Amino acid sequence: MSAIYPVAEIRKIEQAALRDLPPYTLMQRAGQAAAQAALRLLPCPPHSAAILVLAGPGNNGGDALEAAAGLAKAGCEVLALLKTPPSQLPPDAAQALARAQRQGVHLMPPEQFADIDSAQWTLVIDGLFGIGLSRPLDGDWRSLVQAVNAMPCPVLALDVPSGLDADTGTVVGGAGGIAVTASNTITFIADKAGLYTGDGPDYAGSVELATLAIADQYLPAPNMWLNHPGLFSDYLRPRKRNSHKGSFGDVAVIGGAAGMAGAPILAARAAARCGAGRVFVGYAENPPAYDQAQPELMCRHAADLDFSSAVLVVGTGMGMANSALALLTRALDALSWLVLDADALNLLARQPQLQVQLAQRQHAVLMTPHPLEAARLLGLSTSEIQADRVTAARRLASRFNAVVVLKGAGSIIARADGAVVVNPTGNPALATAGSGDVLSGICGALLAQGWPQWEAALAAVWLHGRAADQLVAQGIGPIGLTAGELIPEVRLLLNQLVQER
Ligand SMILES: NC(=O)C1=CN([C@@H]2O[C@H](COP(=O)(O)OP(=O)(O)OC[C@H]3O[C@@H](n4cnc5c(N)ncnc54)[C@H](O)[C@@H]3O)[C@@H](O)[C@H]2O)[C@@H](O)CC1
Ligand SMILES: Nc1ncnc2c1ncn2[C@@H]1O[C@H](COP(=O)(O)OP(=O)(O)O)[C@@H](O)[C@H]1O
Ligand SMILES: [K+]
Repeated sequence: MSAIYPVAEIRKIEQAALRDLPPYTLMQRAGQAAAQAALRLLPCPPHSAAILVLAGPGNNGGDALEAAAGLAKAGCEVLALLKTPPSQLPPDAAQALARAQRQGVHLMPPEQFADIDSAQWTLVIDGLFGIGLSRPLDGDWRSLVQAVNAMPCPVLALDVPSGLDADTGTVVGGAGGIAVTASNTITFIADKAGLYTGDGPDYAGSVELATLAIADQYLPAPNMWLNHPGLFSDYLRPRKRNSHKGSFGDVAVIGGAAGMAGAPILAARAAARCGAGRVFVGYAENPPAYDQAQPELMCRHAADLDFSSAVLVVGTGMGMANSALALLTRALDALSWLVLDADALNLLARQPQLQVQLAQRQHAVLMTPHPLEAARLLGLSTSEIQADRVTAARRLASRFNAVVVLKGAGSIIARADGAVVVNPTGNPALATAGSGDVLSGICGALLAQGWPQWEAALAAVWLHGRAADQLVAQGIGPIGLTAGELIPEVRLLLNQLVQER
């Protein structure tokens, strides 16, 4: 399952399911799934493991105590830190505490709370706060999280790393807040966007989903998903034998002002190697005779290109001069599918009348802003964009009636009707000049081959990230991966996906 629900929806699902289930059922399922996940993380047999379980004041703490019971039953030595008086726990959590104690889980005496880092733990379980966190962690909670974050052992967060906003992937309280840095997170019922975007992945580590066997009838139709090839596999079609270069469309990359001539070349090479039939590069000024490394590309002055017969990838290294504005205006007027990137977006941000023209355009538009470009388009700061990436991407998509890829860690792909996909592939190797140009070229190639804009965006973002993940796994990055090196890996992956389908 790839549905993602906002926390408010998860609450409704939980409440609806709980109405039809005996009390305590879901917490038992969550705790048991957590205990199983913990056992898989142990580097030693259970009877040699010393596990610290941090249990907070709410049901997240109850999940932790239920997991503690399961781990003690499996033979682990389990010590639970519970700051809340048992009488103040919610009923399910109180029941979990009783069960944990029956299984031999010890409760840490309060005078030891400040010294939890004096012992060597095999594993720490973070059940301090889940989706009920309502304010930044401070005081003793903050000290506790600081101590956990300094520990060398694996940390398994339950539902959400404590301190992280599960919807946005920001730390509650911003720069002044704190959150548990987990190596692993087991999240319950459904995935949450904040585990995959922004700062979320740095806190959540590797994420596992436990659906708690909630029946489909309790799950509303989602409008958010985690990206995976199943979302675009309909378009991973083998080529007909009876095809020719015209069958796979033309891409024209428009950009390349003085000093930025390489940017459109990267996009164009990506477009060629992801299957576009013919690729043109339209320079704002001074086109090179040809690209030595990829002589298949046709480099021309943009003024000499027919804008209506190709998918246009506009903006890479295009600059902000009047000549660039004229090219963007021409592209918006053309009856072609568009990918708008980089300076096309920066120019748009300054030109309200072009924004209106864009929003009214009949032909598909795919926009690929990074957070600063998104901020310019929405008249916000970059930190305001990053504070809620899903909302920012949705606002752009609806304002411009376009498919929008808000780039960065955990790219968000949004559609004008509010549908959102969060991308889990990719890593900091991509934080290098030109990798966005490569992404726009992949988008252009898929559009030219007839993919609809939504699926083209999903596939391009997934492939781009996955290519970087595979290269890093081979030792090519994260340090020093260059954008051009992504292109052959993306080609390989795309062909593999088509063959496997
Ligand atoms: N109710 C159930 O049966 C289920 C609950 N589940 C678990 O329950 C969690 C949600 O439980 P809750 O709604 O009790 O919420 P939490 O356990 O996340 O936390 C709520 C408690 O924390 C306090 N609190 C919030 N922010 C605080 C802060 N900064 N400093 C100090 N105290 C703070 C609140 O006053 C409240 O007492 C989920 O994340 C999940 O782990 C899952 O097991 C699914 C089933
Ligand atoms: N830390 C990261 N994790 C995942 N993807 C990243 C990360 N940093 C950058 N990226 C991706 O790399 C690309 C960078 O694009 P962009 O910022 O436009 O760079 P450029 O303009 O230099 O080409 C985007 O696709 C973005 O999502
Ligand atoms: K937690």
